[in-house]
Amino acid sequence: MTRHLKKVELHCHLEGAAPPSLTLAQARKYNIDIAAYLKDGAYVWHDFASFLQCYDKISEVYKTEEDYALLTETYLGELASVGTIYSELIVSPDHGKRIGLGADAYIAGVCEGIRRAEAANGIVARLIVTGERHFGPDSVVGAAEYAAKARNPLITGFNLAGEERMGRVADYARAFDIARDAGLGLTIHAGEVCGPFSVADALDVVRPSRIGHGVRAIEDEALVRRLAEQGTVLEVCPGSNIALKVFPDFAAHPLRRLKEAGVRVTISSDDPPFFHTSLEREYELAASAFGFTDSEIDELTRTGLEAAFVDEETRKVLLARL
Ligand SMILES: Nc1ncnc2[nH]cnc12
Ligand SMILES: [Zn+2]
Repeated sequence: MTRHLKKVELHCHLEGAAPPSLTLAQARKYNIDIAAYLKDGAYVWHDFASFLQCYDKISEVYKTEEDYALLTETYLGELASVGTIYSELIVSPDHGKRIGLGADAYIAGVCEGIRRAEAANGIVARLIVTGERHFGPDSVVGAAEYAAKARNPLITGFNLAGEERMGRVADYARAFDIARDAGLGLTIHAGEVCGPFSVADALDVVRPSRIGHGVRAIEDEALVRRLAEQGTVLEVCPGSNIALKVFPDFAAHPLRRLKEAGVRVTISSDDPPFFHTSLEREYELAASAFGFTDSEIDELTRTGLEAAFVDEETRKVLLARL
């Protein structure tokens, strides 16, 4: 049982955390037909490409500032109820633009949700603005420029998500230069769908302190040594990896091997209801599927706080709550 353990999550996509029941209520409210994407209380997809399509489709039922406040407050409330003290949410102001709400109103809604959740439950949260590879390099530069100019104290990081097989990391280098110059923390999805070359590309081009997933680095011993030596933190999402068939089962998943090789690892849920998981389940899996003791799990959580995109004063306060 890991219920008593304090928890931290560094890698969760906000719209990917939308409970199916809330999405259904939203779809009814706006009279949007999502029957092909949400059936019998579960999101419908069959591979990585159709997962991304389903994700983009269901995101369309969240339309207003208040919708985003409610979605954020709901997810953070769920996290707090299982002992989570800190959460980083991956958000797409670009999505706000695409649905006609606008990036500022989208972010304002999310920030309102964070405020409500912190007031109700004490959970601390920060935002990582993401670009989506499948919308192309220009849109990713736009997302970086937005994050850099926002001067919003809750926006503390920049990420690149979406279709990993589209283009190479170098195509998105400019976006990361903009985010780095603005002092944002950098993380990037790599080594999830694509092999070790994508992790090496990310390290060479972006020089991030963290990598989203990164688990396929296990296929290259020298790369695993490089991750360990550089102290790059991996945001590992085991339930997501199994649902997306990156590995056939938990026995084949490299979380433990990476940790034993000296790589700094953390655990997160990625897009929990899409992958029939939750942060609570990921912590349970750390114990039941990977055999970590409570103190080893606390180490993962501590690594999460050490790698969090927060100011040093906030980090100190959070570490003291562990
Ligand atoms: N697991 C994932 N990989 C890449 N992009 C994503 N967007 C939402 N979830 C994602
Ligand atoms: Zn992700």
